[in-house]
Amino acid sequence: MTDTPLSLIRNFSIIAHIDHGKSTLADRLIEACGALTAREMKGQVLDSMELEQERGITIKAQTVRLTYPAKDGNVYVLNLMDTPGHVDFAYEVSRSLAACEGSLLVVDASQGVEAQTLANVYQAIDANHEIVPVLNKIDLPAAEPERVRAQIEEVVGIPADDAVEISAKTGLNIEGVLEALVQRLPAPKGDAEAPLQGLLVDSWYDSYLGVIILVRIKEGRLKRGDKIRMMQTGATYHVDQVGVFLPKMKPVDSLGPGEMGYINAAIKTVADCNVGDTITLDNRPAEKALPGFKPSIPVVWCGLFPVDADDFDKLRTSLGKLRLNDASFHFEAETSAALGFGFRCGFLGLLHLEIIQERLSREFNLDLIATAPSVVYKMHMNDGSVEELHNPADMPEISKIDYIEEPWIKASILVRDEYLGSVLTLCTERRGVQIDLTYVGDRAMAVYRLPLNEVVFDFYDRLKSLTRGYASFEYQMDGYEESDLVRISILVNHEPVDALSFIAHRTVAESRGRAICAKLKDLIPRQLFKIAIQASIGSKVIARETLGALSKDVTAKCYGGDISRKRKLLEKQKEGKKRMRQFGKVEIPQSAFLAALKMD
Ligand SMILES: Nc1nc2c(ncn2[C@@H]2O[C@H](COP(=O)(O)OP(=O)(O)OP(=O)(O)O)[C@@H](O)[C@H]2O)c(=O)[nH]1
Repeated sequence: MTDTPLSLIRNFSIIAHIDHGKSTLADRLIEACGALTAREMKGQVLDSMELEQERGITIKAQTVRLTYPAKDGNVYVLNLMDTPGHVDFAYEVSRSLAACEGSLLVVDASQGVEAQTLANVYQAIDANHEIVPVLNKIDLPAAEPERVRAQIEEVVGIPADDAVEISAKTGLNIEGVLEALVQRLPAPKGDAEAPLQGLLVDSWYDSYLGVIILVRIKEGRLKRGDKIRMMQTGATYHVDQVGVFLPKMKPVDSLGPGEMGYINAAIKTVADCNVGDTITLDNRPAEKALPGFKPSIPVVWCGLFPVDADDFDKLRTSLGKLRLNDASFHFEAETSAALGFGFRCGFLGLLHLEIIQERLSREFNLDLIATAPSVVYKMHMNDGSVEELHNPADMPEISKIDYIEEPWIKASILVRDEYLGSVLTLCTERRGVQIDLTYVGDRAMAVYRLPLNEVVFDFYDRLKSLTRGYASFEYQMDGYEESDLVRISILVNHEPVDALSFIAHRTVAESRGRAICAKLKDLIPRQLFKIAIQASIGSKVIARETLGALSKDVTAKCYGGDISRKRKLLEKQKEGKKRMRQFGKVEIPQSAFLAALKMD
């Protein structure tokens, strides 16, 4: 099976807007090619992560090898790369695309083209893909294949005459998709005799096998027992196993050009497996590395601290494993006066941040405190140097800073006309600048420039609630600009709580400071003394709340009562304390940190 002629191989990915049916179609293709029995098709096989299934979104790119006996009498090998649809994972989309020659563009025939459809299809065009449009959900009464076909031609700008009409749900015309794949996508190119060039597409940690690498062979052949070399890092390994995903792992003797599969090589060092690196043979290396992927640049950072300080090492190991599984995620050690030892972590966006946090708590059983998400600012210092600021707590003295720049994004929001007014208001409130406003059928496409800082907190949530979930939002980074930014510190009982400090535009500093103080007043339990909760810029207090004192001792009412009851009460109080953080004389519950930072 490893000696499939190149002309009989097709490598493809499926791109689509969220919920247009990509995973359902992938399942149908797997089923139609007999890779799994119906009983094995438990739910959607490509969305294997527990979290993913719960949220119904695809996080990690995965691959599966299918065998398809086509109408022309040949048996084809079809390698399917699953790609995530959400904007936060655009980087994973681009690396999946680099491993394939073509894409199926799935569009929900009852919804039409969405913002994310466009973003993904442009990436596929950039990757020189042949694109086959697929109109899904034509079983729905609301499906309008003709209208959507015209829309694809008009908006996306690719021919859609021969778009394949299907229902992934009922299985209608799945064969049409398979035939289109073999007839319309180009076969991969490559020379089995050339020096090995394999693209490291992905790598992750398997608890039985250790590090697994997903590779796309471009030139040459890779066999079990070979000594491979990573061209970027120079690290070498003996290959214990090569294999393919059917989608279960199946060892094979070798992988040739055009093929996709996995390598297991007892790799210990996570840092040696850079996604985008070229794998070659140690004794006959390729002259040049393959073009890699654009490095992923985290745009949102936040601090993660273990609730229990003893979990610090466990947190470090868990982050290391996640990083292997997700090259777009970054972390570095950090210390906070308020929260102790932890890590500053970089994410591609807010959803990415949320998912990593949830995975840490579920898969690694870690109890964490997260600080407010922050973007990366550029500090132009008086001495001419430029410093990147990932953490508001590290902001240098204001007298040393010449000026500060903040990142901007260009966002496209596609929304039904009736919600347009509220969306425009939201964008204006967030310092947005309108660039364009056009119509795509019955929906408006608003293009705005926005400071990323205004988007990281709760923009998605606000957008969703304003439009009842009917808006689609897509953005790309759009450079840095000078801005009048200040750091707001939060003081509890006159002690600064570094984990709560944040950076905002001067015009909104006061109202945000006031909102946080008011929230903290409700979140911090009363103590035996009065507590001032303040927001300040430098030494200037811009907002203040006072939390009244608690007069009674909790055990007071037990006086004269039985001693064991009193002890129980004290024990209970101690339990509660474990989940508190001490700031000077004041204890702040862990739950207060995130809650205080969520804007309303
Ligand atoms: N009626 C109908 N529903 C479909 C069809 N295909 C998919 N669906 C439904 O549409 C919803 C989304 O399908 P998914 O396959 O999870 O969509 P996806 O594009 O993979 O979504 P992400 O993984 O979140 O990007 C599910 O509830 C499917 O059951 C179809 O052909 N007809």
